[in-house]
Amino acid sequence: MVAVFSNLNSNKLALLAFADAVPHGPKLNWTNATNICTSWLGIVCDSNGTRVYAVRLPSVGLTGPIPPNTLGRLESLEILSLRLNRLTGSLPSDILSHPSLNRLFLHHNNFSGNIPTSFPPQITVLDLSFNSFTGRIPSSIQNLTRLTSLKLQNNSLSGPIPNITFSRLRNLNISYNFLTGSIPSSLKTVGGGVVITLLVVLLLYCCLKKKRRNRDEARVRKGKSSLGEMGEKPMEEFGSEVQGIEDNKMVFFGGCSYNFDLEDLLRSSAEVLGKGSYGSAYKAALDESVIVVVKRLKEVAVGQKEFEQQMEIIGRIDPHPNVVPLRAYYYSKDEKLLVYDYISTGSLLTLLHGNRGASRTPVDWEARVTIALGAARGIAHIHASGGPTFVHGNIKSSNIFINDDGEGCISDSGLALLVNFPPSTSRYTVGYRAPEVLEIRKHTHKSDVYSFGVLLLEMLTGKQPLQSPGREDMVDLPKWVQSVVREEWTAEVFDIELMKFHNIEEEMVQMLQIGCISDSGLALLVNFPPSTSRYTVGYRAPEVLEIRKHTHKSDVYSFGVLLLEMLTGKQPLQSPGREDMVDLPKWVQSVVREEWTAEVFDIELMKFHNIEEEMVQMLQIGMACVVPAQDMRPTMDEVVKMIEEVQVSDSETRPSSD
Ligand SMILES: Nc1ncnc2c1ncn2[C@@H]1O[C@H](COP(=O)(O)OP(=O)(O)OP(=O)(O)O)[C@@H](O)[C@H]1O
Repeated sequence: MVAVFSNLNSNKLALLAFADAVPHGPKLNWTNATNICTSWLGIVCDSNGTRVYAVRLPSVGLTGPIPPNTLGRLESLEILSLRLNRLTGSLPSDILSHPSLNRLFLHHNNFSGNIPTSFPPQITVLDLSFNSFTGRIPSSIQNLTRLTSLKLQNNSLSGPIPNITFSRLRNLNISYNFLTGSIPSSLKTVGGGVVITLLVVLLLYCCLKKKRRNRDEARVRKGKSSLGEMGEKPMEEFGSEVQGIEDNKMVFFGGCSYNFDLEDLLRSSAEVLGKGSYGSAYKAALDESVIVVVKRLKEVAVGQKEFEQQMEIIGRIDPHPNVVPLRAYYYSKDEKLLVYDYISTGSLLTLLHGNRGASRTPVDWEARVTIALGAARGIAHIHASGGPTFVHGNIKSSNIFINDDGEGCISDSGLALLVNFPPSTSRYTVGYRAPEVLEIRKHTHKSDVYSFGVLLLEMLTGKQPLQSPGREDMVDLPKWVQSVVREEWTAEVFDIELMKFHNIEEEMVQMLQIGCISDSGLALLVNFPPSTSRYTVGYRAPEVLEIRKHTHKSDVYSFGVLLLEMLTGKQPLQSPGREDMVDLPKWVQSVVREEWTAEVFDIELMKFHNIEEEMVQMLQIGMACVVPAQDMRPTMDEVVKMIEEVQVSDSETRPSSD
């Protein structure tokens, strides 16, 4: 604890030293009195709140050089974004040799001098564009073998382009400099979906090549990670607690091979697994081979008849590999018990958030997709099997278990309808609730979809949608994701001229979304021969370029490009010097993604390469589930199909393990 405190404290001192030394605008709200992880602008800590992981200060009026011995002292820093400021001079050596820094965004400043000859060894994204760097591009840049994106455009670099090979590079822009000579062969042949933009004085080239992504390195370990047991809990004489047993009226469901009665259950010694919103759960070992989970429900809101009817519906749900079956129940005036199979592999909650120490095995992408798909199928099955009014009502990570195939399995189906609403005031449940459930207190299939959407966001971000004293910032995951996504990319996408006007961000984002939405649709074609003017091509819908017919929808596309042009200040031209601007919708999308992916996704997922596309798709599914308007949400069946598509694209693009 002392070590943790001293780390965070020394991070705080380093940041305060930076703020003291660098003149800045009023937005920077760092003070000694406030919490660095939760209150300071632009500071992102790791999920334990023990170290600073990212510093993002776009457009805060930073002026002058970055002083040494300030930001460089943040020993766990991975992302540094100081773009769109007025920083000058050269970069301090402690930043350039920082051991963990892997994304450096310094574009749109006024740094000068030569491009440094060394950079942090872990660097994957380096953006020094729109500065005043001079001299040659050092050939030592070749040593940065992890680079996926290198942007040096709009400086005053001169001399030849070094013959560099980057195996992972997907984005290179060195345009708008004074480079001379020819394009090195290594760059002409770089593939892997790389977009290379080169502008040299003597030769004007655009090299836009696409080939199948090189995913060789991306073979992520298929992960049934060691899940780690729940913490050891005291054993209890479970039976001694159970009260008011009337007679042996345990009801078993068909297909269940258990051969025990209530007395056996009460005699068994049990371990408390935890207290949930419906009561306590115990792990009870009847003998060496039969281990069950017994839930003692409290606050049951329905009478015996209704309870039994609901049990009957739950019992009628066909067995499914992604649904944890209810095996038996017991009802008396004082005790209501439910019996489930004990699932030794543990819950998704434990898998995602348990054991964050050094011995943790990261949960890789394939494992997450498999779990999400299994859980989605389980929920879709409950919806189909239970009928339109049967809902799960309490979808969250502690109710998803991992089966032997590594798939998610949903437990606790239908219990929400038995207990008082809301089932106590459990803070562990609120973050998953659809807005209408909190308002009108009624669960529907669509409110299950919402909760599942939050669960997906939890799996993607690694954050818990909890409401607990120290973690208020995580309470509304959909809102959090949305806010980060916007905050991160707006400054980068919009016309720098527009950034001078305040309080129009919301409207700009709305307008941009309209522009992007129009990137769709092929319908009602009419003949209309397109001219070949290079000034027109950038506005053309893809289908117009392909089949040379215009439609109302293609007009909509062109209007969308026009909107993007007005917002970004960039021309969608195809002309020799401006090839990088030819596809405005694609450009906007790429910036949007690049800027926020590192911030939104679970830091653990960032270790696996070439899965960005799938992660973004999955995030979109999650966000589609959590739209406030119920009617706009997909059904669980549709969710299953969407996740299946992500899984298919995953397996198509990734080489097999042998
Ligand atoms: N069948 C099971 N096998 C193994 N562990 C289980 C099983 N059912 C529940 N648990 C674990 O027992 C603990 C308590 O579960 P319980 O369902 O009572 O509460 P919860 O999931 O935290 O909240 P809620 O009551 O809202 O569902 C949880 O950590 C859960 O993962």
